Amino acid sequence: MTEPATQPEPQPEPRPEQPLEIQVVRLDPDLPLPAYAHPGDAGADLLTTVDVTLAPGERALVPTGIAIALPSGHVALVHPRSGLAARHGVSIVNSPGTVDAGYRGEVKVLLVNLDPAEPVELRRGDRIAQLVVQRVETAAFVEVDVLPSSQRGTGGYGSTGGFGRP
Ligand SMILES: O=c1ccn([C@H]2C[C@H](O)[C@@H](COP(=O)(O)OP(=O)(O)OP(=O)(O)O)O2)c(=O)[nH]1
Ligand SMILES: [Mg+2]
Repeated sequence: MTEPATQPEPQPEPRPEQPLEIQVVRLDPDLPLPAYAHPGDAGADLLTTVDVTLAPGERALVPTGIAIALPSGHVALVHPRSGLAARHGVSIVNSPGTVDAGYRGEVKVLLVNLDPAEPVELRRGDRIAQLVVQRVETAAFVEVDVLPSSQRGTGGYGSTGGFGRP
């Protein structure tokens, strides 16, 4: 497979909107704040404050050294990093993790090593996950007897077929 062609970026893109300010306490002042690797990235990288080695199949709740106060109406989702997943089989057990707006504790990442054979060694300061901040609705759950009909109806779990091969 060839890589899709890209054009060189003329200049750093400004983020289109004013960024949302999120208050952060650094519980580990020697490590930097979460940061976006590129302008426009969705996820800001989270670091581990500790060295951790994960054996094949092992999981660990890894501290990131930050506590945040999200504005109400927002959520921060802890997503895996695709590079760690592709190279080392490292993912997140509860992917994506949910950081509630009212949570004031340390943000942690429940990493798992899905590689069948190789342990993975993570070092303090390594980028282990990425935080995606989103607006979120609060639902009011209203009980009814009958739901409005829809084209999909109750079909799910492969009701439209498998891979779509001829
Ligand atoms: O990847 C994660 C997931 C959660 N949390 C923190 C923030 C979140 O607000 C809190 C609770 O998470 P969640 O609601 O997913 O866990 P729970 O098992 O439902 O715990 P609780 O009963 O505390 O809500 O734990 C993290 O730091 N990282
Ligand atoms: Mg919960």
